[in-house]
Amino acid sequence: MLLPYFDLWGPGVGVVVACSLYVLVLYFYDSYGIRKYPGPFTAKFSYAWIIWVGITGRRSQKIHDAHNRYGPIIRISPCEISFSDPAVYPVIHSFNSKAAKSSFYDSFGAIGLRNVFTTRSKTDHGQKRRLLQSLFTVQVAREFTPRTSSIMTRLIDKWESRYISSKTGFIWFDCAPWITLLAFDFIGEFIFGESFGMIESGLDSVTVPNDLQFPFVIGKATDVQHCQVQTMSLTHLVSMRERYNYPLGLLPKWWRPVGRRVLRKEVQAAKTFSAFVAYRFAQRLSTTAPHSQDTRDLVGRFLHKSKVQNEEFKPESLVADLITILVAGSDTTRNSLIAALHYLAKSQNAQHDLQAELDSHMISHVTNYTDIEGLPYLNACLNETLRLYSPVGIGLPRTVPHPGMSISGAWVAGGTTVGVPIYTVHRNEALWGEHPEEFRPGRWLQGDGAQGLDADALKAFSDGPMRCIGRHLALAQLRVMIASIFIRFDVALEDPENPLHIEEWFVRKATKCRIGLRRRRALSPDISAGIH
Ligand code: HEM
Repeated sequence: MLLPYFDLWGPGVGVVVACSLYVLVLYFYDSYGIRKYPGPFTAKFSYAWIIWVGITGRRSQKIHDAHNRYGPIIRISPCEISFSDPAVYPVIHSFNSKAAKSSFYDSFGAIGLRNVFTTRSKTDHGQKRRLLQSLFTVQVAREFTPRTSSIMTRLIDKWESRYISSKTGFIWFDCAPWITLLAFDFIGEFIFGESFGMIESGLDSVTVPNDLQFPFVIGKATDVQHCQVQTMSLTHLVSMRERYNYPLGLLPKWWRPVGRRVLRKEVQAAKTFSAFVAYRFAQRLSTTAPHSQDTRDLVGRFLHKSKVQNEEFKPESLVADLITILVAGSDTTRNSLIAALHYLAKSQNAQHDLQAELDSHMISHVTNYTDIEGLPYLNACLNETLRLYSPVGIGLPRTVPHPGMSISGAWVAGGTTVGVPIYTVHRNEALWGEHPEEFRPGRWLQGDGAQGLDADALKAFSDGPMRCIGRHLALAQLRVMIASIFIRFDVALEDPENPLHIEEWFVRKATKCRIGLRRRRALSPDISAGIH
């Protein structure tokens, strides 16, 4: 009887000794010399803490709490330190490389191709970004607003027909699923020149090819009609993709093969999502030959630009970028708009001030973007939403160049991963004034003792050469979306005491937001007459 017992003891003790040695080596080896910095105990010798905070869905909040507890420079993994000082933000975002060790930039891409987001070195990234950047100018964003406006009208008509049954009471519903459809329709229109028709159908279904090898045979775009397809939920595909990319990005490189085995379903969904984007791309090409002058959408503008600049057109590379643009451009906007609705519904004073501003400009319907682009209170509400909510809240990891440098008074060795959490910067009292945790659009305006804030202090879109490429587009569409809703409706929260429920992966996601809508009665007769 004792024999099998002792048989298990041997390997068991071996595993414990090996793990202890591994921990001790990591602790004492300390190749980046960062053991001296305070932080959660397990982060000194393992990735356990950062993985744990990552999977709690509250990473930004927990790192913020750790800064409050341990100080402005903390160690959050054996190779990463986090700074809370906002002055460090521009310093580290001028570095040449996005970080590779235990980082999102290295785990992305079920299709094995780097895109503009996952390309890490500044030189390669610059090359990739050069052409794309010219397709995301302020001008492009402005020109696109009539189409955002018309998608908004579709959503508002749906809400009117479903939820506005009386002129007096509020009708309560969860706006989050609708705003998901809106964000997908918008990005479909922007990239492929036509929306996915989701608001119309009330469903988030898309057509996906059965053969996942298909995307990389884009040369056969003309065969797209003969492709076997099935219908799937785009929300499901996007969230499964993130459930693969995000946890994998938390793991050190050598653990990732294990992660891929565990997350088989998620890997499959990520591949299916890539196939879906390639399929839509092939459909789009089948209507317009490459290198034509059709610039109605991002694909068309890309083809046109690459022809003008004499760049070689690599379909796989463009599809890899479209995959990231589709996700980056829908998820962030969705969550920002839900947050704006939540905060403005909660702060009825702010909502009245916004409506008063819209009314005073006799805006009845957003037909002309220039009517709203410069409205101070609308912009203050938008900035305050992006500050307080900030769809990306983490410290985006960057690698310190060799041999190292002094950052915020601390010597940091070359190769160390560093980050400044956006969530924490956006709650810095010295920067934003009193009660940074409260939604107060007034802090962005001058007058009544307020100085007015500098929009550059806002890091929602990050900073430096790798900052968000879609920021002009995002700001323009959010202005149109917020104005369109508050011109038309009074908005209230079903339970004003409940905070917005957020689940954080790479992006902080608002999981639900129950609001009430009431058609506005306070509109002046002139404005009411303009509403149809
Ligand atoms: C409120 C809306 C948005 C927010 C808060 C936001 C935020 C961000 C942030 C923080 C980054 C930097 C990531 C990093 O350095 O690792 C980023 C990058 C990026 N964003 Fe956005 N984004 C928004 C909307 C959009 C839109 C509408 C698009 C496109 C349609 C877009 C496309 C991209 C792309 C392609 C990158 C990668 C840029 C690069 O690495 O050069 N984003 N975004």
